[in-house]
Amino acid sequence: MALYTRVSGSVGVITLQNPPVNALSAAVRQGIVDMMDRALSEPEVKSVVICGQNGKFCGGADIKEFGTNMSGPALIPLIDRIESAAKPVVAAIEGIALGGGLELALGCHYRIAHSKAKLGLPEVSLGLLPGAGGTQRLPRLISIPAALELITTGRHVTAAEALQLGIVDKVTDRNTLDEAVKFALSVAGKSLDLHRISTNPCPHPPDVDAVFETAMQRVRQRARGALAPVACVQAVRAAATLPYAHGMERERELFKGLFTSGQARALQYYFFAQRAVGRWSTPGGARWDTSKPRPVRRAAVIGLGTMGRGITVALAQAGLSVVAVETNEKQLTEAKQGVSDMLERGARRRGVPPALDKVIYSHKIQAVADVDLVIEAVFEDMELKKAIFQQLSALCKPGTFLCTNTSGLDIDELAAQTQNPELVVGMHFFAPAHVMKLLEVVYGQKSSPQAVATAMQIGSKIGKVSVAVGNCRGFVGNRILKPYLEQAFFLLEEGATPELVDKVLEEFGFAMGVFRMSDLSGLDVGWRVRKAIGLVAPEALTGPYARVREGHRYSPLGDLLCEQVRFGQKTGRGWYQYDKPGGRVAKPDPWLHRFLEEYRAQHGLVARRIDHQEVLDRCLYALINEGFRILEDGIAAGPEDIDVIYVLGYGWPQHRGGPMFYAGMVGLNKVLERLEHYHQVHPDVPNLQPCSLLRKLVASGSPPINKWREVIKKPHSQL
Ligand SMILES: CC/C=C\CC(=O)SCCNC(=O)CCNC(=O)[C@H](O)C(C)(C)COP(=O)(O)OP(=O)(O)OC[C@H]1O[C@@H](n2cnc3c(N)ncnc32)[C@H](O)[C@@H]1OP(=O)(O)O
Repeated sequence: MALYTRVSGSVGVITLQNPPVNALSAAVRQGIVDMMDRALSEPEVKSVVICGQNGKFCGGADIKEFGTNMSGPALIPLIDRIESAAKPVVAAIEGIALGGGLELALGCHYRIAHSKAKLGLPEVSLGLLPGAGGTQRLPRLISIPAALELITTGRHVTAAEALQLGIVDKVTDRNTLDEAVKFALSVAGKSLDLHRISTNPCPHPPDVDAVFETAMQRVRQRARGALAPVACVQAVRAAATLPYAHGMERERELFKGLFTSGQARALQYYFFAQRAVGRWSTPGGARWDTSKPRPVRRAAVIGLGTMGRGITVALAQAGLSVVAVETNEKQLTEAKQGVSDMLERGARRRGVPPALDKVIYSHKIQAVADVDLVIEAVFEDMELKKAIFQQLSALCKPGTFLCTNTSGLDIDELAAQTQNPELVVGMHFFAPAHVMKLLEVVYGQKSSPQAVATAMQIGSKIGKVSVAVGNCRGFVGNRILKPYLEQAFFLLEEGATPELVDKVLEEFGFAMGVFRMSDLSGLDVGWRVRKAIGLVAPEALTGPYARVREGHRYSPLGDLLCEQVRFGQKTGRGWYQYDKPGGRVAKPDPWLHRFLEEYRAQHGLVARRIDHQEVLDRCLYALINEGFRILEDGIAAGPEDIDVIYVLGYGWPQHRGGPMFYAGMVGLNKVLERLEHYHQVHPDVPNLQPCSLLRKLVASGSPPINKWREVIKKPHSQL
């Protein structure tokens, strides 16, 4: 909807009304058309202002309308109508002008923004391009290189940067509407010729071809198979080379191709999934809307290794006071320097003073006595963690929440060490903890709704996307990772190389293949966990049991590499070789290829040719199958939780929505059929046995992903 009022006698004000972000729904578009007609037809009205209600100009097209039978007036002629109006039209931008919202503002003759407003064309992150003239008007207004950067990244800019770039004409700290009305009065009757952006030529840099070539190379490198960034470059190129009307045709053609693509569906699903995870619930009945968090003013971090330092920085940057505890004096000295450096670097980047005074360091655990919440981030060793939880329970003031950053140990076992297990939750950060957006909040059997709600709230306060998950080995992310890694190892045993497996996964869109990722994070991490749970054989076994654990197939390849101190990048050798310890560039290692050949010979394995499809099927379907088990076990409340965790924490390509969404796209029938096939070929790999939820979903007619929860909740199998 849009509201029309007349102010100061001669200014028609059109207010977009569609909470929460004034998205351009059919009703809003119709409202703009009607109210523009009215303003233009009233002789007393000399100029027009367009604004949005509740301090938000416009969040763009209504994403919920995509994929439906879109009705109502189209956006492009609506914006053209505004631009061609004979009376000046001023956009009064408060809060946000994003996507179609900014394109609407670009159709206006002038733009006034509040100093706190954010502007941008983020369509690329929804698998689209700015398809309402944005790719044609923005380069004409701010130059090709600047428009290319904004459109291909989807970055939001501040009002100050928008002014500098020339997107807005004025920035104000005062009431934006009042300022826009004043401005509208001052420009009434003046020529609009220079202010109709589409009629202006597109300024060319001298090296225009090189600019586009570089932009195309950059997006192809970054996009990892995503279509939208490439189409964005092509559309801006049309602005540079074609007259406006033809440029618009090209924009429309490229937009159409994207709009119906699977990638756009995946990215739009992912947009809503990121928001859905905030509406968490637990099998015990705790919910986001009924569980009240407790305020946390002071927090403590125990253990200042890499994770503890990152967590300290994340908390301090969000304005929380942090007591940072490290009992090892040398480590404490290094941590002080490390944390201060990170805080200073972050502050420089954000243009704010560093939050150095937010952190107090101590080598005594007693320093945590007065805090509201503790995050333990010591070494992944259950006995050590148990001892710390016993101490914390005795030391902390009543009601202090006790959290652990374990990446997979049993939360209930830790809670059992304390007098108040209801105060214990997991807060599983991902490295580097001050950068990575994901936080798994792990509730145990006894965690109170308030403890979960508080950890979730801290997560959003420090800028994380927090996902509430149940307690099991590895929680969601690392539990799903295990069968994926396992398949990759089995593929090596059967004839593949790390290079082949990584190439296939990187072509699929993963930021890094499984072996390069393993080299980066360190092979020793998993080795230590496997040793702790008794999977690593005491000495190199050669007999039939070398590749069997608890009756199932097991690959000791990772353990054997660790025995050779091949821990990955840190030792300069792992699945690949590096020029030095700490080196970053992975090179194929002839030693490893020989080692694999000898290993196969030793175990009577005959290498075979493995094609790309098999690599993809086995790695991804094993992972997806575990995802269905997680849903079945109630460890994740819905597929969105798994997808958000996997995209944000494990490099799953966003344009494929996440593993569960991908399963739906491929077709649940097909996933089931392939798993059945591979399980038949590898009966000693239980992870390949299709889980009963997958069978149940297929038996229920493979409903769309937004209906899965209904099937999960049904108590009786439909088989
Ligand atoms: C011809 C085609 C022309 C144009 C194409 C487009 O315009 S595509 C749309 C481009 N716009 C965007 O990509 C903006 C997307 N929204 C955001 O980035 C954020 O929501 C925003 C606006 C910065 C606000 O962030 P905030 O953190 O304050 O709130 P939150 O994200 O939780 O959103 C609140 C609820 O609003 C819903 N919502 C937001 N934007 C849209 C939208 N464009 N259409 C429909 N709904 C939108 C969002 O889903 C939240 O609702 P919820 O029920 O909680 O999921």
